[in-house]
Amino acid sequence: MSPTRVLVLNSGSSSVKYQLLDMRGGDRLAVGLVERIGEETSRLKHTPEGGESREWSGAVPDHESALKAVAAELAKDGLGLDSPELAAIGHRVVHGGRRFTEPTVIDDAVLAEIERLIPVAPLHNPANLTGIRTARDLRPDLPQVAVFDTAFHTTMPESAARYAIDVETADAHRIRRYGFHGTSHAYVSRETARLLGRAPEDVNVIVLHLGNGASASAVRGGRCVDTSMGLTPLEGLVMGTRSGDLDPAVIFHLMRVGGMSADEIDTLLNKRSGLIGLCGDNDMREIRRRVDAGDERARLAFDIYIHRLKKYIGAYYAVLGRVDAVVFTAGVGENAAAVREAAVAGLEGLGLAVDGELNAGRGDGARLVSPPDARVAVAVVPTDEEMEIATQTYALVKESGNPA
Ligand SMILES: Nc1ncnc2c1ncn2[C@@H]1O[C@H](COP(=O)(O)OP(=O)(O)O)[C@@H](O)[C@H]1O
Ligand SMILES: CC(=O)OP(=O)(O)O
Ligand SMILES: [Mg+2]
Repeated sequence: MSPTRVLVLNSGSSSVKYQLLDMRGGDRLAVGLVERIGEETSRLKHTPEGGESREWSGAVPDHESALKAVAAELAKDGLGLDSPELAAIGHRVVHGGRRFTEPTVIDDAVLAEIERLIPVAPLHNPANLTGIRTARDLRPDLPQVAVFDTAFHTTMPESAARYAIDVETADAHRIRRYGFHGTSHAYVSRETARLLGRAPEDVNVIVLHLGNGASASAVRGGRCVDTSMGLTPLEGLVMGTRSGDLDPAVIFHLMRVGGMSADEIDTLLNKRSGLIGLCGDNDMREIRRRVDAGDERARLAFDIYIHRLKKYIGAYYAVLGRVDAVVFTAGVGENAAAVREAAVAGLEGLGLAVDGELNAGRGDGARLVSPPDARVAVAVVPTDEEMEIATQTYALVKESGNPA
């Protein structure tokens, strides 16, 4: 029988999230995470299906070591990378530029293109590449598939994708808005249609993916028509450590008057801005604790975060014209009731409201948090980038008759 398992690797700048899935029934055979890679004490957490989690702390100096540690953990459960049941390895790749609009089997040319895109995804693409190269070394015979964050956004019209700068200069440097978190926006918008009991072609949705990185998208009938991230994952919403939107002249000012280099400003805007720059914390749980304790800096950081979010809800309402649902997803969106409540507060005129009890309640799956008679649904839909990547990876290797 053909192999049916897919290992999914989501390599971030300092972490690797992974899942081993059996595509026959959709079982998660193992899930895990290596975090704080490159720091003194990294942490690995591995949970086999139906078993106890195992945790381990120690130095994991780089992504290659991280992946080898993951392979060793999987092997302890008899799920090692040498298993003949493994059909493919699916990789999240953050930047696919304009070339990659679909999941793609990775060969040397694909690797070279992902490498060429490093300058526009400096936090992400290098980690993705190391993940791919290490996985290839461990199983050279297996198809490795890249699933791109940018793919879902390639349907954006030119009016949304282009910046209003000189066209020749923009084209010469491939400057345009690409958008990210697309696998999540695609999955969540589809699941929202299912929650509403309607076909994806019939619904217009605003998706708010609020994790450490955060982005909003406007999805009309299943196709993305606008999104808040741009050339790189820096534009748009206020994030854990990234500024999101700002006047580009801030950068010239910091160079000319502040004496900072381009690299220093890059680090400032990507790693020392957003919530952490505003109040010293990037974890929304800690920020809410501080707000509840009367901390003014945390309050201001929260208010700035919410103000930006509200502006994007309004903007995408206008872009879509008719909105059927506003959907919250990812770590903050799924868990922070206070963020959802504040983001739609005062938007009753747009038909948006949350029901206090439903919003404060917990639940595992997709759920509505708006009042039953609401004109526009407000929903929480847990994202599942790993399952989506596995599904796309498996479909591609089956279609190309390529399972090992
Ligand atoms: N119970 C919670 N309440 C509020 N925020 C939460 C909660 N759980 C997680 N978060 C937030 O989710 C963030 C991580 O989200 P996640 O989607 O996992 O991000 P990423 O994939 O970018 O690492 C954390 O920084 C934290 O702020
Ligand atoms: C593209 C991006 O911002 O990803 P993440 O949220 O994983 O950092
Ligand atoms: Mg994420």
